[in-house]
Amino acid sequence: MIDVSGLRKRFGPTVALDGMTFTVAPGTVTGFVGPNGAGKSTTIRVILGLDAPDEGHALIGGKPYARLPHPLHHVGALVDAAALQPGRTGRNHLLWLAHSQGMSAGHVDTAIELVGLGRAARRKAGGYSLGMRQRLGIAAAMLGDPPVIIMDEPFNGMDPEGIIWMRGLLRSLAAEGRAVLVSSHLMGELQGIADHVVVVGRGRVLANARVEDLVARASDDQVRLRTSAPDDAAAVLHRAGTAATVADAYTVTVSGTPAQRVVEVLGRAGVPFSEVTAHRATLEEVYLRLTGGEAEYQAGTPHQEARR
Ligand SMILES: Nc1ncnc2c1ncn2[C@@H]1O[C@H](COP(=O)(O)OP(=O)(O)OP(=O)(O)O)[C@@H](O)[C@H]1O
Repeated sequence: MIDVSGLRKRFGPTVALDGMTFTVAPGTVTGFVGPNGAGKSTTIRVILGLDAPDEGHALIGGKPYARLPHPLHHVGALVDAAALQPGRTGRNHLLWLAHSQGMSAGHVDTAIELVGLGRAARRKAGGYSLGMRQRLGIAAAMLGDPPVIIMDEPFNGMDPEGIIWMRGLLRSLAAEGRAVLVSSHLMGELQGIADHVVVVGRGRVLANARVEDLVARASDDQVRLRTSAPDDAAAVLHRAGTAATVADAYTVTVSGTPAQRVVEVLGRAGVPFSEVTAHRATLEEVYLRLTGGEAEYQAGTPHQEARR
């Protein structure tokens, strides 16, 4: 549905895209994640025909954006929620867009209802909060009921209630069979909603995989053990050929060994323990492992700490 292949793009001396290649399948939410400056917005702008690549192509349903007749029926995008005519009401903003593509006021009212803008739609958009602007932008994206949805940082400026709503909306759009591409520089935002992630750094793809697979790979058979005898537990596990580290007075971390084996070794040696938990990596951990060193701007210590 979205096919990005070999995109290269420079802005003067800056390489923004360096062979960006991935696809977004129908019926999935694909997270498009990477640190600041990784090339997410440039890729999205190229897909939407707002920037031309130096090399490569980006297709929607097999065609470049410029060749889509009535593009709002093929792709809906939220790119810059602030791009509004402030003196126009939200509804008039949508009406103008709808009329430009041969759609009726009925489409506009359906989209307003979908995003929960309600009576605010009759107020001037200049007075909208960022969260309301985001909703108006999403209404615009949904006007033509398109099979492909692209959202650049849709969670920006949303309050917690808005974020929950947005997560539900993205899931339901994918459940309806649409191809949904969502960019974010915060991987945690995508936990629980993305089926697939494309992780990018310095203009290229670092990882492109199902979320389940990435999390399983990063979880590394890590096990956390609660025990009143951490030194004994670590010693017994070492003797059994297992890497174990005393983390604090009650906790031992074990790596490379499944939880079941840890239980067996401790049980046989008679070491007391109250809890054995198999660690499941968060998306944030996966992301930090993949992007370490790839950020254009990177904080020192907190980043390093988070990677351990
Ligand atoms: N119009 C432009 N002129 C010059 N450089 C640009 C332009 N647009 C993007 N760049 C540069 O291209 C690189 C990629 O930027 P891009 O905005 O695509 O990254 P991003 O992943 O979307 O980052 P962010 O999360 O900060 O939005 C950066 O180095 C950026 O400074």
